[in-house]
Amino acid sequence: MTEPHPPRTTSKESTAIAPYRQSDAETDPEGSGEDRDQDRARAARELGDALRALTAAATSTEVDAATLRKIADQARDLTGPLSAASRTRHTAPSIDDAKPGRRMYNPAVGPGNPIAPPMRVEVGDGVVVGTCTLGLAYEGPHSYTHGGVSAMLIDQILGHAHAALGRPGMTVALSLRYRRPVPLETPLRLTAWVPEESITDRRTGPQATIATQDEPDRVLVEASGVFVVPSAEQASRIFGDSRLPSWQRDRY
Ligand SMILES: CCCCCCCC(=O)SCCNC(=O)CCNC(=O)[C@H](O)C(C)(C)COP(=O)(O)OP(=O)(O)OC[C@H]1O[C@@H](n2cnc3c(N)ncnc32)[C@H](O)[C@@H]1OP(=O)(O)O
Repeated sequence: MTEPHPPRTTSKESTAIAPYRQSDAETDPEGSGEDRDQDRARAARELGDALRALTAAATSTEVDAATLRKIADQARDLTGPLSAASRTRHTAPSIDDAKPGRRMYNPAVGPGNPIAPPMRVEVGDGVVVGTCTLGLAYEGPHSYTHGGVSAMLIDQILGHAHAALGRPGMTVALSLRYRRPVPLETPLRLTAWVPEESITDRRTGPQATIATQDEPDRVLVEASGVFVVPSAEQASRIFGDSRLPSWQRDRY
């Protein structure tokens, strides 16, 4: 693996994949402008926050069995009203449909998804930075992050680095080296970039690191990926013509 530090600058002009501006909605899935579904999006985020807090409490609690069972009963009662109107895997969330690029329920960055930390992503000039703090729900070794959770966050940040150069793509290869354990309850900083020489018409080879925000140069995890923009035929085969919102169909 090459030196795990991002370049200071990256020339996007000479890349083969056409430059495109990653919308605010992609880096801030809640979005900020006028939106016919703004209130529902805010409510989805409130529910995500509440369920994250519940999950954090449920994975750190030491209360007795009777209390656990009482809470389990109450939690089961919450499912019915939510299931009154649901989507399947073949339909995009209506909240996402209302704002191009929004992924409210993405498991890494979606504020409406209780299993998402959620990681906050900012796209800079040649470097993409993700920030989050992981609680006990993400524990692998005691007091440290599960390796699969690190891989998920890495996959996401690599995907943003790829998308910042052109069209969103899919991961076809992912390689990680876990150099040091990633601490829980500690602000983290993920950094991703795309080396110029790894860029072709459809493919990039982005790299990323995880560090703490206090020690951004002390690499805990380093990774590289290969991202491919599916051809129109591949996108149609994978997603089907009617399953994607129009903004997403148009970009593959
Ligand atoms: C902003 C949003 C961020 C989101 C980040 C999250 C990203 C994800 O998690 S995506 C989900 C996980 N990934 C997947 O499910 C993808 C599954 N794979 C597939 O469906 C297919 O591999 C697919 C359609 C992407 C590509 O089709 P496939 O037939 O494999 O590739 P093909 O079209 O022949 O080749 C495409 C290019 O990729 C290259 N390639 C394919 N596999 C690899 C690999 N393992 N390593 C290196 N290069 C590869 C090929 O060499 C080719 O390069 P080039 O065009 O330069 O010759």
